[in-house]
Amino acid sequence: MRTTVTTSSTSPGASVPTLEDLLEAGVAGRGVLVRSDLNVPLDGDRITDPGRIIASVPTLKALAEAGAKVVVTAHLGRPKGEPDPAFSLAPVAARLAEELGRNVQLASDVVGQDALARSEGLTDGDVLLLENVRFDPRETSKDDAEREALARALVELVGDDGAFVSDGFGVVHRKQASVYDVAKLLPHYAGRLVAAEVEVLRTLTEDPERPYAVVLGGSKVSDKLAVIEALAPKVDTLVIGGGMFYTFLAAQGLEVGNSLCEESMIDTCRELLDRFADVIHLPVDVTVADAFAADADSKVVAANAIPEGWMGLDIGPDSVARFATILTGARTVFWNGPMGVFEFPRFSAGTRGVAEAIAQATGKGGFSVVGGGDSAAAVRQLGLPDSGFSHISTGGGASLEYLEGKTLPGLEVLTDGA
Ligand SMILES: Nc1ncnc2c1ncn2[C@@H]1O[C@H](COP(=O)(O)OP(=O)(O)O)[C@@H](O)[C@H]1O
Ligand SMILES: O=C(OP(=O)(O)O)[C@H](O)COP(=O)(O)O
Repeated sequence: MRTTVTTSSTSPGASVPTLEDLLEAGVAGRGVLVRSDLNVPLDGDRITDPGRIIASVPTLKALAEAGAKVVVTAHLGRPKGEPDPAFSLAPVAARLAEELGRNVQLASDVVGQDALARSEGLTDGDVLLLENVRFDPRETSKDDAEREALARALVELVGDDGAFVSDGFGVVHRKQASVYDVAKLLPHYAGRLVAAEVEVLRTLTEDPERPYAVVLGGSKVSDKLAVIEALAPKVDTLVIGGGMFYTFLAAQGLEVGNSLCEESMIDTCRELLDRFADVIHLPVDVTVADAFAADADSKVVAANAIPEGWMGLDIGPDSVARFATILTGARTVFWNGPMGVFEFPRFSAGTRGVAEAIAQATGKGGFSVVGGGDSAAAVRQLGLPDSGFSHISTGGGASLEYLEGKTLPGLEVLTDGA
């Protein structure tokens, strides 16, 4: 069942083979490499939100039940291209086993001796999770040959008649070995999660009902600032909070104290403020802290009066009120990135306020999507009902780049036939 998957919001739909095609062809006894996004938030080795693991289950379960020898590759966080126990997928393997209701082996390496030996020992319906693929520096290398070498090693684990299923929606914007290069070497298919996510985002790009508001926050500042230029002309309102905000403050020559700030993007932010003054809405007040800690001293200050030595960890109440007015009146909302460090209750009010305003817009018949590992986690952690949003996406950066109109490498590579 080839499906028309729109690989970017500006290119026409392309025919992409899906998991259903692979299942129809039969996978019993066949090695299938699956790229999942299992990048869940952790507190030590406790998973604080298993959303991405749960979202990966339908594809993995279908393959295992159909008798495939399933080899899963995934990343966790941003380790420095070498093994680091703090970024081990061990807690994820245990949780995945629970969710799948079947044993999940964890290889202690990515494509090394243990991965090879375990993959050779797989029987029909077995699931093997490889250790964090970003422990191998070739995964994120800019050098095509290096990435291809890792891809070849991954392919070896599923044998000559293997197949590749791309199901890590949160990483399809990354041109990385396990996302992009492997698809060039194996018959490839879009997994159930990828197909479903793209379908929802497509509806957001096709003549969204106005007013259309995008809310940006979070901490991946340089990644997401790059998206604003392309997104701003497409929307009526761009609300900016979270860690994204302070580079905009610095661009206005204001004090940011110890807040997150991307020095190299200050000029870009200044230009964005000049060009899109009528679209961009920034916080007017912030909650600052004297340390990055749950029990830090904190106070609300005007955004233009951050004391030296303090850091902004949330947007303030006046900002929430202003943003809520804008958002409750919107007919289409996309939100990526928490408004503050919601993991610390004292700095979660901004994220809660914005989430509640979006939920109100949804309740009035608006269409809303929240995207991103931490944003989705925030919605659940703050006890907000899933029903407040039309769709909760597993991908933040991936969704944003899709909405921006970029061609996503991990989707594009699936279109050239299996
Ligand atoms: N003002 C801030 N300073 C530092 N970190 C922040 C700030 N606001 C939000 N964050 C952090 O941003 C993280 C999420 O960012 P990001 O990965 O960009 O979002 P998502 O996973 O939803 O795409 C959260 O862990 C949150 O604590
Ligand atoms: O967490 C993720 O993206 P998101 O924070 O944009 O939702 C994905 O797992 C991608 O991770 P990356 O941004 O380190 O490539």
